[in-house]
Amino acid sequence: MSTAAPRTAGPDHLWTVDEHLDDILSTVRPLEPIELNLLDAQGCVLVEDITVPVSLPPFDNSSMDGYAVRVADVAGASEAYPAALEVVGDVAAGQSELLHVGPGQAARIMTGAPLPPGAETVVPVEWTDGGLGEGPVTGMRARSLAPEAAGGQVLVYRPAGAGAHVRAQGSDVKAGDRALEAGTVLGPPQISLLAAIGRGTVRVRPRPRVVVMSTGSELVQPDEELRPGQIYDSNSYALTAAARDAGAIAYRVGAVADDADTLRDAIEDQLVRADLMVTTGGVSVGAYDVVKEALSYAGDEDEPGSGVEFRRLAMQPGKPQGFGSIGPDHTPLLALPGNPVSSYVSFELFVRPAIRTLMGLPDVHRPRTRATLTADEPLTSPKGRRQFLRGRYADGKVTPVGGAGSHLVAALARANALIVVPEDTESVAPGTDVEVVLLG
Ligand SMILES: Nc1nc2c(c(=O)[nH]1)N[C@H]1C(S)=C(S)[C@@H](COP(=O)(O)OP(=O)(O)OC[C@H]3O[C@@H](n4cnc5c(N)ncnc54)[C@H](O)[C@@H]3O)O[C@H]1N2
Ligand code: MOO
Repeated sequence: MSTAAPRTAGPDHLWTVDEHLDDILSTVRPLEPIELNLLDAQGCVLVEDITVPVSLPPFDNSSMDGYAVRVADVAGASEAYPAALEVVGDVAAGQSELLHVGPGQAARIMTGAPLPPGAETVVPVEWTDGGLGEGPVTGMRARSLAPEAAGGQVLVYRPAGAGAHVRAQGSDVKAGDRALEAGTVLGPPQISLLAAIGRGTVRVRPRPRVVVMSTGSELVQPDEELRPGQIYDSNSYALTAAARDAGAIAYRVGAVADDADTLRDAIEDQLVRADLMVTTGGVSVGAYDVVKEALSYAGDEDEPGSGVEFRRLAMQPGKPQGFGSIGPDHTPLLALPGNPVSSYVSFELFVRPAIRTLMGLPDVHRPRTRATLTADEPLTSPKGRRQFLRGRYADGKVTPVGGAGSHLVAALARANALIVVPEDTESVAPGTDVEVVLLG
């Protein structure tokens, strides 16, 4: 059941973190599935059951480089009394024309090559003289250097039971078996299996296309010259990287000036390639808070629930937030605060789960754990707000890095966790057991 506050909650409603998250997750829907090439489907959720069309292995084949022989011919073989067999030829991997191995005969066989008719087992080359007559060898001579080794005689020094060193047809999966179920997230091993059974494309929910747009007339792009009053645009980089890390195809747009018309035009231009829009900055209460100004009335009056609503959350950092949908396709839009730490923390808590919901992934949230707070002095937190302090987690302990300031990007770069201080807690003593969000 959704605990989201109603959209009509009113401008004075102070939203809890959970209400805001529920509002987002109850609005965002998984993307429609499409057929993708195997490698493009990496990290995506499969929406079809996959049935094995052809058994793996498709035929009995050797697991060793050696000699394919009959069991009776090598029974009782030893170094003192080796079995001498006539070599009738080579069977290489990929070979379709097979030799026949009769009594007293052997075929030199390579790993992965089909077991020839008549043969019942494989003796590794190390158990033979390799055709040289000088005791056990460590390997075969290359065909190009010693073509005669595909004929002549081989001495076998050890017996082998039926089926030894043979990978039986269907011993991995059988035709008709279920290879993968709908809902599986495709990692490298699943992609390996799909390729192994001959599937070049699969039906999955695609990665969402996320446009990350920073706003602010003070922002300059990295490598450009910094003039008085200007700062570098770090949010568009941080959040584009975070969107990719969450599984999205992310496009960075930085930085749009603090002008409502310019911003509206920029968003309209980008909507065509967005399944989700993320903006940073301009959501607070200043005279130049342009995202709020440009988007507060962007809703379609005929569409209940459309438009972007700006709200205050009972959290720190990340108090001012906007959420809603825009454009003809009602593209979801999350407007995050401009302070770098606020935008990053907001991304982790709200945008990442939205991206993963669009992908249909089962786990949309970062993992959480409990840890013992290690600090020189108690942590302080504002009453009534859930605080997410940056921390360094290891071995069941977490240590704060930097303070609570939302501009502390250097400390953020050293953190690997967020320390959660609940709304009703104003002070946390060292040694206390605290909740931690692991940032991975
Ligand atoms: N009178 C009040 N002022 C503020 C309040 C408030 O309640 N009353 N809330 C504060 C909080 S909390 C936050 S968070 C910020 C949010 O402000 P905006 O979302 O409007 O963001 P800006 O004003 O555009 O920027 C804030 C800060 O961050 C820097 N910034 C912005 N974009 C980037 C970027 N892409 N890369 C790096 N740094 C960026 C910007 O220069 C400002 O320093 O409002 C508080 N004020
Ligand atoms: O909410 Mo602001 O994000 O505290 O810095």
